[in-house]
Amino acid sequence: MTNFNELGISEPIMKAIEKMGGFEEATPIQAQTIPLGLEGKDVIGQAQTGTGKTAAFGIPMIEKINPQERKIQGLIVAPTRELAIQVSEEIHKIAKFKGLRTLPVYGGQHMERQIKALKDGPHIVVATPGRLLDHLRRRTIRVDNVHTAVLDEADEMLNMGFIDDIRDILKAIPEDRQTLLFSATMPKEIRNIAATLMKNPEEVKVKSKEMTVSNIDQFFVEVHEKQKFDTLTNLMDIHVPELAIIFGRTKKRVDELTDGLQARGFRAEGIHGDLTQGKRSSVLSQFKSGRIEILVATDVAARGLDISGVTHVYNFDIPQDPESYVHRIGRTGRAGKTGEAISFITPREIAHLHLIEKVTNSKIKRLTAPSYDEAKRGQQQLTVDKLIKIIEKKELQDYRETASELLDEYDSVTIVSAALKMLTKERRLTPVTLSSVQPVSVKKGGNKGNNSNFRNDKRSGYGRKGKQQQSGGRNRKFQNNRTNKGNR
Ligand SMILES: Nc1ncnc2c1ncn2[C@@H]1O[C@H](COP(=O)(O)OP(=O)(O)OP(=O)(O)O)[C@@H](O)[C@H]1O
Ligand SMILES: [Mg+2]
Repeated sequence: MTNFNELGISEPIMKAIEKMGGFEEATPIQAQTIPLGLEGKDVIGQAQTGTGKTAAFGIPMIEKINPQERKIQGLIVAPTRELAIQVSEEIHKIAKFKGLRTLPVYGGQHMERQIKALKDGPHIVVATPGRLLDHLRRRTIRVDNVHTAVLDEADEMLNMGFIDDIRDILKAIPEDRQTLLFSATMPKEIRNIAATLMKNPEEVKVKSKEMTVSNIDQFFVEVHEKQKFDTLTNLMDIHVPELAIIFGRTKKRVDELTDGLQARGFRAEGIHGDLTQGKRSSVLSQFKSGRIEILVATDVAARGLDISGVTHVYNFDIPQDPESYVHRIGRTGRAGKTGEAISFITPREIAHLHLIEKVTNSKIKRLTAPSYDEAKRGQQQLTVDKLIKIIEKKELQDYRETASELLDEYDSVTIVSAALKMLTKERRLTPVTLSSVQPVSVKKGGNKGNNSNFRNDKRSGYGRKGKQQQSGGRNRKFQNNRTNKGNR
């Protein structure tokens, strides 16, 4: 265990960390990489989801920034808009007492407003690659004073979809910069690419048996495609998540699932790359505040998002890549909390499930699909719990007389049943049919059909539709790479 005050952190940042609540000691990735970062070393940092990588790269970057110099000195690149906003907020909190300005810069925001904010002289910019490149080309951003560059979700940023953009971005930054790359996953071939962009990087990998966090209980349900939706709602009636994220493979899938869940009375909203930024932001803030209980998402929400209260992650469709599985389920079980991840596997996808287990070195336990009757019991149990709470409060004096009168007329089981029925939110059984999808499979030499669907959706999920079309060829190459890797 390492205390933050053993890491050579300055007073204003220590003060901020103390105020952040729950930061009693440094996590292993923080303890191991902050000193290296402070020494000015290039670092590739890999540690499980939810273990505080943001502060691990944020603290050394903030330490190096001169508040008097109103120029961009630190640049963080993240793959999605929501993540850029979140990282910017976390950095802002850590840098507060040093008086630094942090600005998120991402697609879907008014260009003019962004240009104005950039002119205000932020010290740190957290950007998505596409919008950052736009600014670089228009010369509305200056990165020639950047001394620290970070790629958050580095393996994703150095993947086929983003690598060219990242190379262009890094080329614009002075070569004597410090470069920090962080992610929960770092496939070997990506690490090799990473090394070409850095100077003698120190590789820090927080050792653990599994790639996934041990406080996430992992399950799978074997279920036919057509039964998936009913199984999902039955499971949720039993699990009663505080907040849940459901991942679907495509945007269309997310839309259909959201409609279906709403039809059955769940407070659900969808998020994917075809929605306006206004809608994306409002859905996410409603989810964070608990106004909606279920977020249905494409992989646009798979990486980095830190939302407290997410108790369950459902992979309605199993992801193609084991890495994607790791990031998706990592939206729960963060900062020491527990969580559950449940993946739906059609009979033809069992081999793919075993591949994920093997690559991530984790055990995914079988769960039997519950029946509708079991789901009903789950809902009633909720009501029973509420009733018991009221009984234990012992404030029933005002009701006793009426209760005895009722008991003269009806038997007690009938009366309690009626009370339970009145208090139970009975699930609407609206029939829901989703468009059919192909199963994910592990095949030699590529998996073009559904994987390209998945990838394209994911790319546009990042809000760069224009480029998506141009990069079709590269995407195909990418799939082959990935599938071959999967067979290793
Ligand atoms: N030392 C610490 N003690 C307690 N909580 C911490 C500590 N460091 C970070 N946290 C909190 O833990 C949560 C997860 O941190 P963060 O989002 O940086 O994880 P991550 O490793 O980047 O995860 P991912 O791989 O999913 O991006 C955040 O809410 C953060 O504020
Ligand atoms: Mg992160």
